[in-house]
Amino acid sequence: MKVAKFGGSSLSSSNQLKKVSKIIKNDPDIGAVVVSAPGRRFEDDIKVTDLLIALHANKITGLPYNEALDAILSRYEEIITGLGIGLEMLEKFRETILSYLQNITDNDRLLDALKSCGEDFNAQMLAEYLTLEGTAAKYYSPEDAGIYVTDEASNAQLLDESYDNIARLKDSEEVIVIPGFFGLSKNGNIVTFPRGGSDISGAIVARGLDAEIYENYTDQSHIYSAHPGFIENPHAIEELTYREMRELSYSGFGIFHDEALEPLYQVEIPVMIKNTNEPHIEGTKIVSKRALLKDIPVIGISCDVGFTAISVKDYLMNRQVGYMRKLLQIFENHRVSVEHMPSGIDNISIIARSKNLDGSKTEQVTEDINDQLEPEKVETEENLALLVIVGEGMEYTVGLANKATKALTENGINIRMMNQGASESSMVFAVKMSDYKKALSAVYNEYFRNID
Ligand SMILES: Nc1ncnc2c1ncn2[C@@H]1O[C@H](COP(=O)(O)OP(=O)(O)O)[C@@H](O)[C@H]1O
Ligand SMILES: N[C@@H](CC(=O)OP(=O)(O)O)C(=O)O
Repeated sequence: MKVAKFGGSSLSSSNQLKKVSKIIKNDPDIGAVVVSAPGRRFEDDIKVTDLLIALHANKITGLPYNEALDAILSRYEEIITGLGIGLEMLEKFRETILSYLQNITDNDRLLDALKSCGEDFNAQMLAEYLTLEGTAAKYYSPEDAGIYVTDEASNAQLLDESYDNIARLKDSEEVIVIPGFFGLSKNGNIVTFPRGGSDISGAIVARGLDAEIYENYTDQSHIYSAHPGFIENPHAIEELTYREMRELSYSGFGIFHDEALEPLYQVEIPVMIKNTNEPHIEGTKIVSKRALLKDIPVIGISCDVGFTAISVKDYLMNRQVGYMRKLLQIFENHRVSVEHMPSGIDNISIIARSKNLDGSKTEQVTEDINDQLEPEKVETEENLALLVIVGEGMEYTVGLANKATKALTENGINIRMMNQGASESSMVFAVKMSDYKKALSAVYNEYFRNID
């Protein structure tokens, strides 16, 4: 049995839902479907999730929200009329949103409840349309399916018992349709996963139902070795590993959520990335072990912007027992998570996302380092981009780091820092944010020029 997840780009309009219905109808192996909220129909369009967030912002600041509500409902109206479903469903959706606005008094809880509507309404419409089209289908809310999560608003984590609950749906005669992106906490709150989290819901359902494969439908036929928005005609990946995908999605490959691999890798359910607009193309497979490790040692290069490095220099740092612990404790005290730590014998740089060092946190951290460690120098560099070169074949191949440094140097790009992951499946280069497109293109050409 397959579980198929359809992303926002696959469900942005009635025409897209028709394509989705056809895919499900043509593949009797698809036993369960997880859906996102309607995404963008064209470049400057707004995702329904963002419209719901805007509605929430108006409500909590006391501004009128009717226009925002109409913008949301008009997206569903187009889908409902385009699919020929009864308009009573639209009224039901309006009432659901209004009841959340009227009854939920906690702002964070209200935000999650409103965000959940995006996926919840899509699932109800799709189940109805599939049935109209002759494919027996049934809508299950996360509560019906037993998807229980922790109670931290907008940051749900699955409670393991959910897998057993979902497993009870295994023998369903109808195609199961579940909204992605949220679960229910034991306190009865609707709690969403982080943004892009429908991929996580799809993975959870695939694991609960013990699927043979998790198909993830989007608007691309493959995962490419570099973001197709930055590199023209990038290499299409046939197969990559869970570990490679996690590194790449964490650092910029937004096509699949990095947290969606966790439910899958232990039970080795493969993921197939497929295109709703070209479903006949096989797509890219994510598996535990891949072929061609030696022929294609590097599988992808991602790039992520918005980092800050705080660098500490202290003569004989290496001799001072407990130095790193004290330094990291300072970051922990300020609740700043650390992304990378390139180091030498007398210096270390701590790289963090700039958004986590908001307000005056950089100054506070620097002050604490100076007070507690009394180093020679503490310096901050903002506006950095990280280029992450990923491939499990790197450990078998000599000279790969050299390729990247050569490409960057030949293109006049200053390498601000570099770091090789302990696993030898990734290398990270920090460059100035203003250089990142040039850097990505230079490094991409070096590794993939001769691979079709
Ligand atoms: N390496 C990559 N290969 C393919 N697409 C990528 C890559 N990195 C980023 N993307 C982007 O991911 C997008 C698909 O993800 P997303 O917008 O979340 O889709 P969906 O709406 O289907 O969930 C693509 O349109 C593309 O711009
Ligand atoms: N709709 C949610 C969750 C999601 O996964 O969406 P998408 O499939 O469009 O990435 C969001 O926009 O974050």
